Amino acid sequence: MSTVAPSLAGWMARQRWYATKGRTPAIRVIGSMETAIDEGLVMTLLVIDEAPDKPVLYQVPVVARTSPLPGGDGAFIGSSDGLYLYDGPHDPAYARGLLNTLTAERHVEGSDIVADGHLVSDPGRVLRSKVLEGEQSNTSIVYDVDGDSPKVIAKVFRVLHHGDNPDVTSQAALTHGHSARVPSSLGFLTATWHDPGRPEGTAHGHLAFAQEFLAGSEDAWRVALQQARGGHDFTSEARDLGRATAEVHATLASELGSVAAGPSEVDAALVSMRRRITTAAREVPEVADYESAIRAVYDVVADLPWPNLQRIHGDLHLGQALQSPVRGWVLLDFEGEPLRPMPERSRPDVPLRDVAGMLRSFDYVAGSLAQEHPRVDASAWATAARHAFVDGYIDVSGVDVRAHRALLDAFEIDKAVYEAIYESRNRPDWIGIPLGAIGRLVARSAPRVA
Ligand SMILES: Nc1ncnc2c1ncn2[C@@H]1O[C@H](COP(=O)(O)OP(=O)(O)O)[C@@H](O)[C@H]1O
Ligand SMILES: O=P(O)(O)O[C@H]1O[C@H](CO)[C@@H](O[C@H]2O[C@H](CO)[C@@H](O)[C@H](O)[C@H]2O)[C@H](O)[C@H]1O
Repeated sequence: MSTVAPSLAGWMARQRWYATKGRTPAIRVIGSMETAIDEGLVMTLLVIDEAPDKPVLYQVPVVARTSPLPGGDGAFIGSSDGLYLYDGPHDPAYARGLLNTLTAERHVEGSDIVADGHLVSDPGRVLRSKVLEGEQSNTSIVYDVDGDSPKVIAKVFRVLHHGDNPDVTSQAALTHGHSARVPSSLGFLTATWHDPGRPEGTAHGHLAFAQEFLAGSEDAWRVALQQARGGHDFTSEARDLGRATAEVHATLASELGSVAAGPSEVDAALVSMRRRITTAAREVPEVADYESAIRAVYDVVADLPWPNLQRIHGDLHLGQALQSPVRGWVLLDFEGEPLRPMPERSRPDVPLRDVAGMLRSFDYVAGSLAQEHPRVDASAWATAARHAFVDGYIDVSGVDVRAHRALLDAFEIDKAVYEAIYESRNRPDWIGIPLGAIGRLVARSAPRVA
């Protein structure tokens, strides 16, 4: 497997999931699980990239074939020792093996890695698989299943971390709580790998998970963009989305509990918000101009009453909601913010943070339309959607969101600061959207600070 590494580096740098865009990867394979098949070898490689200041660990499934994979040109990585290497998720041999391992209580021992599959509910027999195209931080494979069983989707986490991935644990809790607002979990794969940087010498985390695929669903970001572009009212949909969000919060609280926001909880939340503004001011010069005003907003909310903390979505935006023809709004991708350290992502947090995330997303709809057509002004559309979302949330949760206005604004500022970092690293052309929001939100908070 070490002979595979040279072919991987250049290819990894071009993948959507490669975390430090613009760098040349300096990679080393630190673990692997291998299964021989008639046509070659299916490998799950753990690859560390030491090019960034903080090394990043990736999961890279590769199938090494003795002859080319028919129709596999788009997934071709390169050649090594006369073998043809393919991106695993696109290769039926890997895709089928993944779902089998994941939904069987199977224990797999590899080199410097052991993995365990955990079955939640039998997905049925796989007929075909296909990688889901589109903007994704991870890689998802959609499976057609025998008989009347619904399709299945398995998500392969690309960047690996020690610790539970809330995408798996939150969705499992919601499935356990019979929530109709998320796809049902079917199973997941955990692993322990060699990690000399940790006191125990090993790390433990999630590699992949499978859930019901909601066929015929539409992504809320696309739906909202289309409606705003056509000047169509979105308030009814936004209100329902607010209700769905409140339902998810209620199930998460009943399944995983909630805690009062004492001084240490408030302090921990503010430490991470202040850390974020420090990073943003360093990386994005335009944010530095607002740094002291933002810090003043955080100082004010430190002394206000905070609502209870609980498990939340953690990175809620329109791209994380699907409109299902059968279920209505369904939320996805509970992995939390990709730029936040994994241990923080499962920490109890204030549900208002998710409300703030979705409010930012309505602003993004207006912002991205303005970028597309500078004369289009969808700001009134966004304001109406924001109000309707909050109304729907209040209807179901009973939480008087507006009574926490200062805190909500602070969370919106924090989210916009996160977005400024995210955009400057990934989509510099979009940076104006969060920067505009920071300016408006800071101005709105100013009277409370004075
Ligand atoms: N259970 C599902 N049913 C239908 N489509 C899904 C499902 N899960 C994910 N998708 C589709 O895949 C996209 C990416 O999923 P997401 O969980 O956000 O992945 P990532 O963590 O890689 O960003 C979603 O926007 C949606 O279009
Ligand atoms: O990859 P994820 O879906 O986990 O989330 C990351 O990428 C998102 C962009 O794809 C980013 O969201 C930002 O852009 C959206 C429009 O593309 C917008 O709807 C969101 O409100 C905005 O935050 C998200 O922040 C980031 O974590």
